[in-house]
Amino acid sequence: MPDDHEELFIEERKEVSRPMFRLFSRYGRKYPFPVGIALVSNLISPLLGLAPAYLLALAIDALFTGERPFALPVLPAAYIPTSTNEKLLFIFGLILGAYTLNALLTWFGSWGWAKFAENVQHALRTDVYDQMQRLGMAFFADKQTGELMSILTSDVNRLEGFLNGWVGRILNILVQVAGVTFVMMTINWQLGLVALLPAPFLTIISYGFIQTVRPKYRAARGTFGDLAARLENNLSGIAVVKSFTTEPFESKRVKEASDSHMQARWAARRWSVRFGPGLTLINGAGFAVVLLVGGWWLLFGPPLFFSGTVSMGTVVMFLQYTRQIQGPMSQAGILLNNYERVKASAERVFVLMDHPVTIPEQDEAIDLDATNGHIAFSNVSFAYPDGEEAITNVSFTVSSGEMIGLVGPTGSGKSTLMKLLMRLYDADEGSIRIDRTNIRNISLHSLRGGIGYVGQEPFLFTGTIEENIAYGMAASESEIIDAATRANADEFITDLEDGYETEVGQRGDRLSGGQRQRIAIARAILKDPEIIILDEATSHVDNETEVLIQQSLEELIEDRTTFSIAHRLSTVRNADRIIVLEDGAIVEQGPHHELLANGDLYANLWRVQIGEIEALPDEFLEETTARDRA
Ligand SMILES: Nc1ncnc2c1ncn2[C@@H]1O[C@H](COP(=O)(O)OP(=O)(O)OP(=O)(O)O)[C@@H](O)[C@H]1O
Repeated sequence: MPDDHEELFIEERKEVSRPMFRLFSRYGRKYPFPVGIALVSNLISPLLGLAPAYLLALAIDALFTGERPFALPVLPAAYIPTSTNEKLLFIFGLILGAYTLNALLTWFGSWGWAKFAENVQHALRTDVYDQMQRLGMAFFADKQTGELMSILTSDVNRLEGFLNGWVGRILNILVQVAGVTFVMMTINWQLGLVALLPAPFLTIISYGFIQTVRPKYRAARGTFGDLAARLENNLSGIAVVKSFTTEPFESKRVKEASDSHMQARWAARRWSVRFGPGLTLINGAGFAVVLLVGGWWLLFGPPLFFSGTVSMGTVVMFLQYTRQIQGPMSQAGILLNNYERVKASAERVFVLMDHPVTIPEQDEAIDLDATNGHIAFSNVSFAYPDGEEAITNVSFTVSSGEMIGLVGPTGSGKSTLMKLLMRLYDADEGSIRIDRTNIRNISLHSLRGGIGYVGQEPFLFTGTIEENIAYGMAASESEIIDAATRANADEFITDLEDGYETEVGQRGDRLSGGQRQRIAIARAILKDPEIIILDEATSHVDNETEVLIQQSLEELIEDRTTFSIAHRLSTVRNADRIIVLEDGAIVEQGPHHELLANGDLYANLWRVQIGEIEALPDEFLEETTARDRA
């Protein structure tokens, strides 16, 4: 199981109180039947496990050596047979019965925990995922996809493992050790102490062992990562290696990485190879000491400071119990150690569950059935969490159906402005209104449903082209084809061998950037929103494809209020109005020809695009250089 995300939420985890209790109280009560069955089985089964050794002792003392009468606690004498052969058969029946019942209980116990754990795993995974989806973009901005994935996979799996194995095993061990201790202390506390002596050491040693080797194995995984990265890098760049004849240099680097990995693994391995024999030695010594003390006692009377009498059956029973608790006691150390990791997993899960939803939806939020696309920004300011102000006091209004070009140097806040409109972030000050309703009072579903977004890198989900166009919408085949046709995509789709059934992956395998973009446009056409945001929608395609995309975009934006973010000013030249941003504030706005005539920032940006670098004023070049440095 990967440990890479162990550092995730390390600070926030401290705020989570009693995660294991919460895990059980939240999910345990949802599945009372399997949990109840498992608990009852775990309590009874280890007690039944005590019976065979006890009955064996009875057989030895009452039947073989005749040291004591044939009697069993709780069982009335009337039930006990009288003849010796019947007594032997009786013991045989009881032992067989105990094992059979124990097997049944173990089955129920395993079933109960497995059923509970599988259900909780499923519920946890879907709950955590649903919660993640509700979190604002700020949450995702500083996290790696892999880290979040690891919570949904590693942490959830670890909790499943805990519920499935840990609780049952710990209960089993506790009851078994308590039962063995009770029986031995009642029958002969002195020999009992001898038999129990190694038990705590087994737990301590196994606990210490895991504590010692775990960081060593983690380090070994780290060095393996380095080695794998080096190998992957060298094989991908093999052409460069050959052309620079750096084979000896690379061989040396691979050897060094492999050597570090070997050393790191050996540091862990040498502990592992000692652990098993160490435990065997303690177990064996414990067993031998019980035999020595018990045997001496039987043959020559109580040794050393011991007193009283002991029967042969008792010695055999204690030897049996010594063996019986050795395994569980050494397991206990490992289980206790695992608890810390499981708790960390539960904490990470609850950090996520407790994470405040930063884009809250008001209880009385209204649904915007169909907007007419009138938008007003009033004195809007915004800073990213831990960032400088990205938008400063921005105000403008857009009429229904208007096409607005958003331009400005890189980092001037164009995308941020649109994220605020979609409520991916909430403005810190000021208000944004659609059809005179503050977007904070509009349900997120209808707000975002009314906006179509076509970005720079169209994201296609794993599935067919058809599914990607109809993404999340119930659309008929003819509606999908119609949208694709209007997006200039139908032709290339039908040319594909599987047509609309063609499978595309996350990276849109087999489709060019321009084709993927047209699928994204078809998706937006099908969604039929009143407001469209185009975020550099043609930035990654060649000029020829751009013409095709422009045509499909015109189809998309017709009669809709549109924002088009553009670096290539030619794409917004025909906009009704161009808003020019600089450092998060509006510095100019108006149609293309007016802004050109103004001779300010837009005019300079335009000169850059048409290649009139000499005509640019010095201040503009200085500012551009300063921005580039920043
Ligand atoms: N998630 C974020 N967290 C913190 N700061 C951010 C984040 N996204 C953007 N910024 C910062 O906010 C400012 C505005 O960025 P924005 O992406 O809106 O600019 P832009 O005009 O769209 O730029 P570009 O043309 O390069 O896409 C920049 O200074 C940027 O570094």
